[in-house]
Amino acid sequence: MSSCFCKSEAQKVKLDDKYLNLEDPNHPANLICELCRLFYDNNWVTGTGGGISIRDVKGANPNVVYIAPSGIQKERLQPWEMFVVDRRNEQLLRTPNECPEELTKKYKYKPSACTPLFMSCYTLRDAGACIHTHSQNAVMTTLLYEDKVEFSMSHIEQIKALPRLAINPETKVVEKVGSMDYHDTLVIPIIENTPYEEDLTDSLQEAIKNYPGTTAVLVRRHGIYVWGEDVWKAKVYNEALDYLLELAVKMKLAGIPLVRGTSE
Ligand SMILES: CSC[C@@H](O)[C@@H](O)C(=O)COP(=O)(O)O
Ligand SMILES: [Zn+2]
Repeated sequence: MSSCFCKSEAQKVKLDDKYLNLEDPNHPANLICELCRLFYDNNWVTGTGGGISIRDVKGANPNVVYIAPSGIQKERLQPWEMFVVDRRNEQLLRTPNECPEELTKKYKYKPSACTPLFMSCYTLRDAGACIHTHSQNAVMTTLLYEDKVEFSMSHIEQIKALPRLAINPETKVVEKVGSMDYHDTLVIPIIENTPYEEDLTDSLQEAIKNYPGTTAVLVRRHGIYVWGEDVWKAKVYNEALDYLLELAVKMKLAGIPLVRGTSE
């Protein structure tokens, strides 16, 4: 498995583009490609499902958001294929459709159908990156909790990898105030799936507002959205959650309660 970012095609064509930097492996457009390959190998973004968006938190303009195109095999993405959007007004700053035809092969790219959901995490939670996976652990959890609107779990060491979030009483903004403890109960809201991804936006926003302590939302029979302060935090939270959801499925099937001391 390669961990380098794809630059070959764009290099051959010689792109002069202020929203790309093929030499910097930490540039959001390159990281999206690298992480999608990693996620693909975990079965999280296969068959074009799922994806990741990154906000350029360390760049000159931290409102710049990178979004992959829709319906593309995520493990084959290239940096030049990214859309760039301004978080404040959702104005499109860059489209891959303006790249030379040698690259686009006349294919008309559309931004990911997850764009309004990613933007919700940026605006409501000031996220630095947002990951969407079709992880079977996430889907299976929502099936085992078919009649529930939230998932709970406690007393598992890996919970400590997740952030402790709280509303700042002055700014009213949700902030990270530390990490969760072993004794804490992890609670993740579950929203119902809709035929079109963008139609999930209202219920995702509602869940984000109703659960200030969460850094993820499960989507029934579909997958999960996970966000973090920056791309690396989002990656860690997604990995920790997927581990916990895999364990939860096994525990549930073995009849072991997920919240210690209860029958749940
Ligand atoms: C396999 S189709 C999946 C899509 O409908 C959607 O759920 C998804 O995760 C990815 O959407 P995309 O527009 O390709 O970024
Ligand atoms: Zn999806």
